[in-house]
Amino acid sequence: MHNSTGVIIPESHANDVKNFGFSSPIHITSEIGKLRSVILKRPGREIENLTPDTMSRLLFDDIPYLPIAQKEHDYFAQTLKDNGAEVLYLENLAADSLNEGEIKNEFVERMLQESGFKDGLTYSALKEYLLAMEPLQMVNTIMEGIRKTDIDLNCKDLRLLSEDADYPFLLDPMPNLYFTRDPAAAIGEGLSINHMTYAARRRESLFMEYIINHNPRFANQGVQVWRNRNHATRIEGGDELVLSDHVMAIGISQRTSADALEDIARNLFSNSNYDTVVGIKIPHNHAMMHLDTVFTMINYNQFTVHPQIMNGGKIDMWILHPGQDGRITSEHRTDLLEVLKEVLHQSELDLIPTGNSDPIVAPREQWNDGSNTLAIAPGEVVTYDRNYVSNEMLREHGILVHEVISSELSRGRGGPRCMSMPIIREDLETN
Ligand SMILES: NC(=O)NCCC[C@H](N)C(=O)O
Repeated sequence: MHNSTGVIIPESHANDVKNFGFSSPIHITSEIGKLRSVILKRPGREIENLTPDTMSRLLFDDIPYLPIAQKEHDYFAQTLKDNGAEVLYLENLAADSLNEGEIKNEFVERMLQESGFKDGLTYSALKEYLLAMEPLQMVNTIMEGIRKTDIDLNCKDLRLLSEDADYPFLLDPMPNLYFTRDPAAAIGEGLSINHMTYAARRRESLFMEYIINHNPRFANQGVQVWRNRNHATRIEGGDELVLSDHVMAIGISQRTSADALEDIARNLFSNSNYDTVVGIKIPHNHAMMHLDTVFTMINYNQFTVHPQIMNGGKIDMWILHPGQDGRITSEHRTDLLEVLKEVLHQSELDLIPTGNSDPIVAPREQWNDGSNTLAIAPGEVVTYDRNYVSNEMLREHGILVHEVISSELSRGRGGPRCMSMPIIREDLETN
């Protein structure tokens, strides 16, 4: 067997996986336990395939300068490694899942179908083009996007003749892949593989489905899928916060619907340790598209909060618990502080406002993901350096802050939490 770099791994060692002492390759019982293993995606040529015409549909507000974005991302990865986390790359994990011909073939067929091709000349040409590649090159090519000029096209294909002749891509690039948080989310010893809201991101979670089912590190290891991607209702990982080993917070947002929230709560209540889901409604707009853009947990009793969601101290929230006969009970509440104290059994809570609640600084720093902190241990976070007012606030509240460089990465509207998918964290002492 080969890994993505072509190195031969003896078959007997293929399952000799590094779970950091846990029985499952996925182990996430909090937002803040010491980070041991995390999945990232280094921004690649998919970023350079953004144009002014496509960037808004592809959910970008500007086009990052790739060499600098890569330098910043490497700095982020190094910060995580220097602090004891193993960094795995999505593209390598996906490539290592597609070594078998049959699986690779099935993956390509599904990816092409989800990209709008089924049968026909273009479908066949794309399939042949991709299957001739080694898995890693194939994965990178799909992520970067395929132009009409990349393959020999028979222009008699009716499908292409009826399309916009000037549009350069057959397969759109996936520039949001570096936000690994969203297509899937680890919860306990399982994960949700998400049906995402916008077409621009919907294919992303197919990589995770193949990784969980076919990468030797995860396949046949008993990883639970709490909710798969075959749904009409939508959920994204930026809205899924694991507050403890039995409490989740889930945003009801531009990207996550109340239906999907109820659906995953039902599965968690029936099949896992989770008995509480707090649904938190946030404004539905691009700047605050997920709960983690306005609210993150950074210590046992400390959170970052964007002041604009506080709405005079009132937020619509619903506390869900398992009810009788598989039903769910739901209680409407509006006091965030009280709800968090109650579900986390804390007597005091510290909500740290982004930008020190200043009416100019707070929205500016939130826009650049000043609320989107990644906890790497209780009271220890990674943040963007550009949000210096919020960072200072965190330090004043006793948090250890590791700043990472951020001029280009932030143009995608996501910060350190969005750019990471933790798969193993140590348990908390009080869990
Ligand atoms: N968890 C997050 O908030 N992720 C950031 C995603 C940004 C991306 N451009 C998007 O709009 O989906």
